[in-house]
Amino acid sequence: MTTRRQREGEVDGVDYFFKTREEFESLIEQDKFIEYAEYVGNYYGTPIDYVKETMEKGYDVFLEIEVEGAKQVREKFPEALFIFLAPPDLTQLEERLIGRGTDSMEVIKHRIREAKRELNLMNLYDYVVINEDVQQAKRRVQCIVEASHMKRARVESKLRKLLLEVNN
Ligand SMILES: Nc1nc2c(ncn2[C@@H]2O[C@H](COP(=O)(O)OP(=O)(O)O)[C@@H](O)[C@H]2O)c(=O)[nH]1
Ligand SMILES: Nc1ncnc2c1ncn2[C@@H]1O[C@H](COP(=O)(O)OP(=O)(O)O)[C@@H](O)[C@H]1O
Repeated sequence: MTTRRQREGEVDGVDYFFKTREEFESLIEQDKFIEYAEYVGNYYGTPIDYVKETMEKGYDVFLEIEVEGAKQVREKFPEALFIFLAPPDLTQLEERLIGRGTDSMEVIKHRIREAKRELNLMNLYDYVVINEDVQQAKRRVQCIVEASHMKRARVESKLRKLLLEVNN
């Protein structure tokens, strides 16, 4: 959910739920977010209900969020998996943001300042994927998520019956 202006081609309810600042602040007061943060002048937040419903269906829920929000998620869900997506370098990040053609030079500068701040907070994350090539980055994220499904604690909880048999 965000108060950012909807970009051309973005679909409300798909890319984001687009809200006014008033609507967003009212949802904050009603405690409707797992996390929220202000990023480059706009609110961004993850609605609790949407995440709960998706998890109950058995899906992995991905939050593609900035660092302040990630810190809040870590407080609430320490068992979650945190992957830091890093740009190959700041020049490429700037070129990509300019190439996207959606932001003013002022906003792009602000986003680069934020990126520098976030790079200094990488130590809060479990994994880092350098985003050189999109397909390669996608494969790496998939590998990390797949491996996380095989963490001992997660597998043990599925093997309860077998482990009971072993000990009887
Ligand atoms: N905390 C938080 N950050 C978010 C959320 N959604 C998106 N963001 C982050 O906000 C930043 C800006 O997002 P956006 O304006 O869509 O830019 P884009 O990612 O460059 O297309 C990015 O770092 C997103 O990861 C959210 O629900 N919560
Ligand atoms: N690996 C990549 N190769 C080329 N362009 C990319 C790559 N990753 C992202 N981009 C482009 O860079 C721009 C900003 O990417 P995005 O991930 O939205 O950045 P941020 O979340 O830091 O604002 C977008 O236009 C996106 O298509």
